[in-house]
Amino acid sequence: MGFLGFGTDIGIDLGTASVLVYIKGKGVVLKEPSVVATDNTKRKVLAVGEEARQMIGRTPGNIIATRPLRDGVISDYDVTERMLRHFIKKARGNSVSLLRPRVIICIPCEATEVEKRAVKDAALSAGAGKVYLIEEPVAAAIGAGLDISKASGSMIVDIGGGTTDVAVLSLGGMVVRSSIKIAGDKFDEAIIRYIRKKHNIMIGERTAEELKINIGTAYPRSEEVTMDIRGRDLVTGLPKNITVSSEEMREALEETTSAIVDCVHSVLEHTPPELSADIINKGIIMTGGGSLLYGLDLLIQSRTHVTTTVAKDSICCVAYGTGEALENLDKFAEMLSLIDDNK
Ligand SMILES: Nc1ncnc2c1ncn2[C@@H]1O[C@H](COP(=O)(O)OP(=O)(O)OP(=O)(O)O)[C@@H](O)[C@H]1O
Repeated sequence: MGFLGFGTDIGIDLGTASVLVYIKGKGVVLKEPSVVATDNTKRKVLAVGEEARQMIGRTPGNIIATRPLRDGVISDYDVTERMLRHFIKKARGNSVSLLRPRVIICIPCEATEVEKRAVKDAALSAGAGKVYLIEEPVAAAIGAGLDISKASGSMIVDIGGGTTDVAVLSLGGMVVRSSIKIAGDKFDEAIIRYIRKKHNIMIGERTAEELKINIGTAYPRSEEVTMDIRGRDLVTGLPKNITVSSEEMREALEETTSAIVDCVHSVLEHTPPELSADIINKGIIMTGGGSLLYGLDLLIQSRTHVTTTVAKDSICCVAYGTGEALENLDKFAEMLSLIDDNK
């Protein structure tokens, strides 16, 4: 069956940290933080995406900038729906079609039925016609260019903002998988805790993320790098500048990065031997923004003894994979779950 939406079909990577929207025939048309600013007194949405992100930690009492998805799942249904509606509308621009678009949404691999339903309902009320769900590791693998339709094992470690999904795929399905709620956000929280404990300085989420991206380290660097940051001195209550080193970041992140390695390890332990052999040949592929943390690939490689590489354009792999599934719905039908009781 052909597409009825005439180019309006949409793929969405609904992430904890960012939302990427893919339009059939056009590619990724939108990539914005999953943040919504609302006026609490009037229950009104003031800004969505990048504009709202700028407001985090800087809002007066009545305005709150929230991330409606936490730990990879919808924590605020109402706000998620409004955010989806905003992004779908923005991505479609002026394209006029009376037909409601078919939408493929990517969800974490261990999402519960309740969570799946919440995502589906949000998309439907945001204007979708039919909603298909694709599991994140499957989309990530397709987006990273792996041919998962063959009888050969591939391992994907997708580290996003809220969740790390680890899966071994073969013949289009997941043979072994595990998902933990430890990813980019937990790295930031660990940095905040470390700086507070070690330097007696309170820093915000954005500063912590900047530290992580600029000098964050999971594996010793050959040359140490440093960064100057500003926070609030917990003793005097005044702003204070300090210099933080990459080695301090490694210490701060040790526990969280180890949890990810343990997860990879346990999936490998539960992998049937034939597929393990394939993985040793092909190596482990990392996707998602969290995989860009310096040295995380080296840490996984050193602990598992399996070659580990970060996929090209790792932040976009899930969106690309979702897009590819959208372009070839027939081919990928078996890997998608169609929510078939659409109203
Ligand atoms: N260069 C970088 N180094 C380290 N971390 C990074 C880098 N760039 C982005 N990140 C982190 O990647 C995370 C976002 O990744 P991504 O966009 O893949 O997540 P998501 O798909 O929104 O989340 P999830 O899959 O958990 O729902 C954030 O925590 C962000 O801070």
